[in-house]
Amino acid sequence: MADASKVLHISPVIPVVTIADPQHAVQVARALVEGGVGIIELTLRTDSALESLKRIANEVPDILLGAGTILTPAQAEDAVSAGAQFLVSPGVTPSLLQHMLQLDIPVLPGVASVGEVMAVLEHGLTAMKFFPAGPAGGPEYLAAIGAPIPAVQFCPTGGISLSSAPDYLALPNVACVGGSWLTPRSAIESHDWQHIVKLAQGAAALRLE
Ligand SMILES: O=C(O)C(=O)C[C@H](O)[C@H](O)COP(=O)(O)O
Repeated sequence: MADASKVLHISPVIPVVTIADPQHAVQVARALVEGGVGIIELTLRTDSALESLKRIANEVPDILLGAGTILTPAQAEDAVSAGAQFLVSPGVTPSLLQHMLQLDIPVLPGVASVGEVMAVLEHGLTAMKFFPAGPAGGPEYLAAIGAPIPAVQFCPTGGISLSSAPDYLALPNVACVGGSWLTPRSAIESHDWQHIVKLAQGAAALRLE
């Protein structure tokens, strides 16, 4: 149940979305769905993120709703209570991972080293977020990890764009990528939902493994 492998195959891109005003949350989620992206990772970087999660959970049932930036067990619990259907963390600690695994929803833990990959694998999880993908080594690093550890599927995130995504998606151990480029702050603040629809369409057209 905790393994997030299925989550990685919804869309070639998981949009990593930060929303400052919960009044925008539903429209952002609907624009992503309209553009063909049926998944969202909403970061817990703003004070009102839980309210945004609740609104999307209640009003956009056709999007798979994830909570990102999970740093503590309390945040993980709050996100699940608000309606999150999967959890994403930028990195892992033994206690955070242990706690998230008890919550009975898919968990996508962040890793950036071979030792971290092995530690998460010990818990039976084969789907992981590779973060921060660009600075941590990019496609070359993931290709190298794939040789000794082919069982793990990654969602690289951090520094990826529409133009660099194909380099990652071409790898056999990359199921999808994550990125914030689908929902620019300027588009959200100016209520330019059609721009988000177009960016989502571009992302959805990337090859899905
Ligand atoms: O907030 C989190 O939990 C994160 O892990 C960070 C995000 O995934 C990256 O900030 C997205 O990276 P960009 O696409 O380069 O903007």
